[in-house]
Amino acid sequence: MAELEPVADKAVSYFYALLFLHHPDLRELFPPAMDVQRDRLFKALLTAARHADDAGRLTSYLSALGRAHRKYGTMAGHYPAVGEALIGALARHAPLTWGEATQAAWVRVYTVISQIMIDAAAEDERTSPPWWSAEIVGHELCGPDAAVVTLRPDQPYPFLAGQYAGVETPWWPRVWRHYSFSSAPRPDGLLSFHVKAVPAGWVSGALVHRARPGAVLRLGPPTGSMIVDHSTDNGLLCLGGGTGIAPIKALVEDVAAHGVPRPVEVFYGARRHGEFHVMDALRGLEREHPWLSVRPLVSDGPDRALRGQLSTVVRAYGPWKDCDAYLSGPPEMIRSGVDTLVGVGIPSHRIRHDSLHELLAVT
Ligand SMILES: NC(=O)C1=CN([C@@H]2O[C@H](COP(=O)(O)OP(=O)(O)OC[C@H]3O[C@@H](n4cnc5c(N)ncnc54)[C@H](O)[C@@H]3O)[C@@H](O)[C@H]2O)C=CC1
Repeated sequence: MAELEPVADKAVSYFYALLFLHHPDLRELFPPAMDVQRDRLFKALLTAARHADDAGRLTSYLSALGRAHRKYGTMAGHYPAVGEALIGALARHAPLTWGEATQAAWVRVYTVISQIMIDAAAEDERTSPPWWSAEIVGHELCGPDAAVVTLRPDQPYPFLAGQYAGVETPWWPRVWRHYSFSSAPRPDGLLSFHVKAVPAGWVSGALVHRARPGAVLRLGPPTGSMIVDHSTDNGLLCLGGGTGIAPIKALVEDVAAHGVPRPVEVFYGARRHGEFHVMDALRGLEREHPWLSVRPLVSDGPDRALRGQLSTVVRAYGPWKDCDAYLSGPPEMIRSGVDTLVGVGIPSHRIRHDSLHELLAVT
């Protein structure tokens, strides 16, 4: 991997060239533009390699990946073709380390990787569809570039507050992006996402500016482990930046629904005062539940609310060391937030956030 990393782009391009040359029928499973896809493949390989000696984590990572691939139309029979192209690309782009033994090791590793993914997909097939169709039943603009999109899935969609899902729109077929649910599961079965249109973001732009009630999206299975641990009554420290507040609001609703009061402190960062899109909902929850406290933080420009970057401000409060911590927002906020929280004494196994690799592909 060390030899490949500096030439990852070339190796991944070569991998797809080999794959589509020998199996042109597989091209239609992939999006028209391959930029994000290319990045994802290498990140997935890196993650698998990093956990190679930790069978538990490797299996749970690859099983989730195998289940998630069902929505792309991936079949067990596709894996050998991918394996051949992968070995071909590695052999060409890691000439210094490549040899008979390395090749044998990679064949062995790829066989294990693909078998775990195939088995998880087969197991999942017994209980879940590969994707859910979901009709847009509500579309509310909040500001010039953000919207709350409410969906009615065509069949029950079991998920937990704090999770996210892949979303495909009719406007960009085969382009999937991840969004966190902005509410805990509701009795009426509706789901909602809080989406911000980011520059050059195909899916987010379409969801904010083109989507209207009546349009039908596809949803992948619920994913993510940023969920409330109901086995303890530890307090919760939640940091939400921008639209990253969506799953935090869902977590608060989950604590409220569970009915066991425990302190929940939410720090909600936005660049400007007008960008606190879910503040009304959080203030409503705060009025109902004395265990909840929400602090807005404006990071840019003059304002009367608390100012500054989330992680810096959090340090000024506390103590937090006995809390379970949840972070959701821009990857940089998560990185610096984790450092801060570890610094104030919260053990890292009690700090939860979504995978930064997945977040970086949220456009
Ligand atoms: N599950 C998750 O973790 C979710 C993450 N997101 C991510 O959240 C981001 C939301 O984008 P916007 O609304 O445009 O947010 P933004 O870029 O406007 O930032 C919102 C706030 O986050 C904090 N922040 C930003 N950069 C920071 C840094 N370097 N260090 C410390 N704090 C920082 C500041 O308080 C800022 O006001 C996207 O990157 C999206 O991918 C969105 C939804 C769910």
